[in-house]
Amino acid sequence: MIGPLNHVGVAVPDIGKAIDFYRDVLGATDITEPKVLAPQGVTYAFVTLPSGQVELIEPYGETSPILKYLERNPKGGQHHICFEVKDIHEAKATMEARGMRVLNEPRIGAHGTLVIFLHPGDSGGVLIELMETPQAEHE
Ligand SMILES: CC[C@H](C(=O)O)C(=O)SCCNC(=O)CCNC(=O)[C@H](O)C(C)(C)COP(=O)(O)OP(=O)(O)OC[C@H]1O[C@@H](n2cnc3c(N)ncnc32)[C@H](O)[C@@H]1OP(=O)(O)O
Ligand SMILES: [Co+2]
Repeated sequence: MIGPLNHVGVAVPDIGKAIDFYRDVLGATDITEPKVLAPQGVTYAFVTLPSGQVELIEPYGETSPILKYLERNPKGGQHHICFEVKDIHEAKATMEARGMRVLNEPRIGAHGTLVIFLHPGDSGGVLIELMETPQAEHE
């Protein structure tokens, strides 16, 4: 069911400093400007590499789902991994049928397609995001 590993999510307390690190220390050259995704409570930026992306995420707003994570990990850390699926609704039904707690109804993620998250308690302690492959890549 899962397709390509689309991105590794990294929670950061300061997305500007994180971008500086990826650019100036690690030499990444393809980094987007930070963008707010208010409904998901994050400011995000993508570091695009030949093999995939690192998604830098900083909390946005008082109810951001990553606030508690950063309270536990003030320096930030590896937060989630995201796999692509062909059909998010089918994936959600399959995950539920297999006993996974799906944390949300499909909603628009940073790549503009529908995403869901699985409870890390059911997936070996790793927060997994499933995102529908962008249409253009289906054709
Ligand atoms: C969608 C935009 C963008 C994109 O790619 O398109 C993103 O990816 S944004 C990513 C941010 N959004 C989310 O993470 C949404 C889903 N996350 C959640 O609903 C919560 O973060 C949740 C439920 C996973 C954890 O919430 P919270 O930390 O408030 O709850 P607890 O403190 O009670 O934690 C419960 C349990 O889970 C463990 N935990 C929490 N976060 C993580 C994590 N990132 N990776 C692994 N495990 C995690 C936590 O330690 C607790 O474990 P326990 O054994 O019960 O103590
Ligand atoms: Co993500």
